[in-house]
Amino acid sequence: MCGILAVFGCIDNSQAKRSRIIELSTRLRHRGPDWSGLHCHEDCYLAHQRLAIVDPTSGDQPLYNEDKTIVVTVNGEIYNHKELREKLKPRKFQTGSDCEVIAHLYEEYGEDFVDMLDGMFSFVLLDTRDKSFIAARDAIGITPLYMGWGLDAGTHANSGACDTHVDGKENPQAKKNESLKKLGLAKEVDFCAGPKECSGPDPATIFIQNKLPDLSQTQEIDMEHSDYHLQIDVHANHKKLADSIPCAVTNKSDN
Ligand SMILES: NC(=O)CC[C@H](N)C(=O)O
Repeated sequence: MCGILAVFGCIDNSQAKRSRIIELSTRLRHRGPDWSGLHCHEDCYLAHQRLAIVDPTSGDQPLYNEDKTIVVTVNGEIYNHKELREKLKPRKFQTGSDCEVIAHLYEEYGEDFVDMLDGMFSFVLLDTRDKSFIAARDAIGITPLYMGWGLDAGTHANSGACDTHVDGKENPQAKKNESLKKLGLAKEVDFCAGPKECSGPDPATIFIQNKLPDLSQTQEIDMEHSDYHLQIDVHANHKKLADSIPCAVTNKSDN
């Protein structure tokens, strides 16, 4: 496991904010003791705490496409990365990391590339060209991914200060909230929560894409009443799996 943290669209992009992100990311250090990385692009931050597995010498994160316009921070392993690299030839890779393919695949195929991944993963990808981002998780949810919205108007995604499903008796929802609180997020929304009345297994929602609105005038995001647009979409190959899990998916764009 690694620790990932991404914060996008903060009103405040001061040095203090940067220090705060580093502090938050350090709280995930127990998930990855081998490397700490941070990429800042204007008011967007992607941080990584690495437990090095594939290519320990050069695979530190965040990772990039060739011209570094696409940035990605990943927890997990992409099992078919060699095959995907072949498909992407003649692109130049900067590392031997299994996760670097994610940035290149997005550039080549757009968001649909998620269905090409075989593995256990959660990642956040930022396209700096239009400041859109994708947060995605494997369909089974082997790796954790949580999202919340801060009072700083930032959108936060992280791999959690503690893991869910430690044992069957734990309440995963309670654990998620606890995890977000540990990260100091003032206002939390669990993006993958199913309908309130449903107490089924952990949902398999895996994909979020969001184009950041102009947040400069916004003090706080009110998900119910603002025009902040959030789209959650389950990708084709994962849909079958998601459908087989009762109450697995909340498609907020349908609400
Ligand atoms: N621990 C992880 O999540 C590993 C990330 C990545 N696959 C690496 O080897 O560095």
